[in-house]
Order: sequence, then structure tokens, then C-alpha cells
Amino acid sequence: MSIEVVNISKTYKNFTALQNVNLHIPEGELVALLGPSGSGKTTLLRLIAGLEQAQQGSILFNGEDNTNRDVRERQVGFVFQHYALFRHMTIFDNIAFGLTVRPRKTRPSKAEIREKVHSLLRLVQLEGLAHRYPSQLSGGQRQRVALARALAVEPKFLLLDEPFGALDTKVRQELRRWLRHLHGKLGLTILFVTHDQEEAMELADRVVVMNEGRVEQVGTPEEIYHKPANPFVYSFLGRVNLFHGRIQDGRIKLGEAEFEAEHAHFDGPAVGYMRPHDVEVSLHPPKSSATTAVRAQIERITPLGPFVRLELKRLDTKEVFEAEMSRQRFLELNVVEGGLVYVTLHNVSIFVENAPAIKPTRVYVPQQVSI
Ligand SMILES: Nc1ncnc2c1ncn2[C@@H]1O[C@H](COP(=O)(O)OP(=O)(O)OP(=O)(O)O)[C@@H](O)[C@H]1O
Repeated sequence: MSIEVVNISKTYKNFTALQNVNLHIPEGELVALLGPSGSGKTTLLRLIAGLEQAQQGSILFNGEDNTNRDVRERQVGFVFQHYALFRHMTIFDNIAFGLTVRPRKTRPSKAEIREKVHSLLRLVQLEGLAHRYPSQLSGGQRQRVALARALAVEPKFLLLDEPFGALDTKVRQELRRWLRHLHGKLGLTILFVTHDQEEAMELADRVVVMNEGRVEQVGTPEEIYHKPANPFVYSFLGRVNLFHGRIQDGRIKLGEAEFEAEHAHFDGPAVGYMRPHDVEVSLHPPKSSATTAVRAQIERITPLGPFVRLELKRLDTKEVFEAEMSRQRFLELNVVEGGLVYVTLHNVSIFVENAPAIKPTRVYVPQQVSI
């Protein structure tokens, strides 16, 4: 089932938790709501579930308006970070719960319920644990029971709020893989909240990046990482270097380096953003005469397993930035702290603040720039 969020705004007293949010989630997609704490992820999920009402906007399922429908009528399955199972009930009874409390008319027979619960136990790979109690399971197993319980009532889609948030890293990784597999098998629309960028990138077909009650960007993990729409998304999704400069007469100046910029029809301050792995370090200046290489000094070398991070300081502007490279490349370079190198930057994005109230604009720059 597809989900459509149309122009939703939600305020608590005079605090705006969501501001004109629009979102389309196609049927069968696994979508992550990603953002820092307080960005409105849970509020949006609760609005879709019907646990909260918005002051403005509508929520459609398969094109049908569900804005004023009660939570029960929406037939949504949800799992929360600490969705406590019923302690005094066995795993079997926990999963069966949603079916056993149905009115007699729509309640399946005991045999049907048994069959369903066992097939769900197989699905979440917990066969054989039906008669245990929640306290006799690990955290990861409990979350899988919570998912089985949500699935028992055949929801139209699943909403998961930091479902693996309370678990340790290794179990989280296992459950991610498992959820991906489950999604492939069921083809159900799943919307999950996370503040963990790695979790979003690894699991989701598409990621919705949120900040301060607004949607900043919607895209595949590849798109949001490699083509971030604005500085917030850029910075939120990984390490980033910033170079401060100016745009003037269609050219961008970052320190001593100057280069052409398409669509730069304004003058003003500009900031160049780039990922540390897009900084190329060499011992000699680039061969092209069209580029001027600026020298940098290595301030610090940090080995990170298969990678090495260098902290560098430009000799011209004294700006500090980072480069990341494979250990192999680092050994080839044979550099030490305090040593001098040349840097070339690839995939620079320039953002311009036209005015404080206007979002920064992205300016196209050539693929490779030497500074
Ligand atoms: N019932 C409420 N009353 C007042 N303010 C609220 C209420 N619920 C949420 N808020 C506020 O709305 C904002 C968004 O909250 P929300 O829980 O949606 O954020 P979130 O992105 O899910 O954060 P987290 O990752 O920390 O769970 C926060 O500033 C929060 O304090």
C-alpha cells in the first residue's frame, strides 16, 4: 500500500514539530526517516499511524484519505524501540494476541491462529521458542517477536520506530540483514525511523532526510550521499571539508584557487564542500598547467584499519581539512606528520548563501578542481 503525506504541519502549543511536510512512499518500498534528535521523525510516524492528529494536511493510503480515521481503522503494524511484549504471556500468546482479541465475527478459529503463529515464528526464525516467556529471550529475539506480533494482524504496512535502537552493534547488524531479507520476502511497504545514517544507507530503498520538522531531501542512499541537496544533508551524511571563498563575475575563489562556475550569476560568499576521500594527495604538483596546486602540511596521521586519515593545513589560507585514502596508497606516499604535500580536490559542491532567509544554492562546478 502506498502512503502519501500532503502538506502536513503539526504544532505542540507554540512549538512547530512538522512544517509543510510532503512525502510519497510507493507500495512495497523500504523507506528510512533519517534525521537528528528532535527533527520530527517520530511525530511523522505517529501521524501516519493515526496516534496523533495534525493541525493541517492529509494522509492518504493508496490514494484514499485516512486523515480522520481512527488508529484501529488504519490497520497499521508498528514496532517501537521499547515495545514491551506482554511479560506474563508466552511468545506464542504474544504473537497471537492481535488475533485473539478480535470480535468473534472476524476472529479466526483456534486452529487457524495456531497455524498463523507458527508460520510467523518460522518467518522470524524463532521456531521452537513458542512456549518461552519474553524474559527468556535476547533483546534481538524480542524485537523479532514484536515484528511477528505486528505482522500477525496482516497490516497494510509496517511502521518501525528505531526498532533496533536498544540493541548492541552486532545484533543490530544481524537484524538489519534479516529485516532486508524479510522485506524482500513479503514485499510490504515499510517505513522506519532511525538517527543512524549507516542503518538508513544499508537498509533503505529510499531515505527521507529530516531536519527541524522539514524534509531536506528524499533519495536513494546513493543520491543523498553523492548528490546532497544542501549543506545540512552533506554534513549529516558523513565527514566533510569546508573551504570558504567568494563568487564573483561567474568565477569562484577559494583561497588562491580560482575557477569557472556555471550558473553563478551573483556575487557573495561561497563555501566549497567535499568529502575527505575526494581529496587527492600527492608529493608532486599536478601536471596540468591550467591548475595551481596549493601546498598543505600534514598535521596528523590517523590509521583506521584499511584506511588512513590525514589532517592537513593549507599553507596559503591556513584552513585545516581532511583527506582519506587506502592504507595501500598511504604506504606508497610514504609521508610523515609535518611533511608537505600537494592536494587536488574532486567532486566539490559549492553552496552560496544569497540571503540569510534563503536556502543555500548549489552551483555547478567542474568535476575536478585543484587548489
Ligand atoms: N507531546 C509533545 N509535546 C510537546 N512537544 C513534543 C511532543 N512530542 C514531540 N515534541 C517535540 O517535537 C519535536 C520532534 O519530536 P520527535 O519525537 O518527532 O523527534 P525525533 O526526530 O523522532 O527525535 P528522536 O530521534 O530524539 O526520537 C521535538 O522537539 C519534541 O520535543
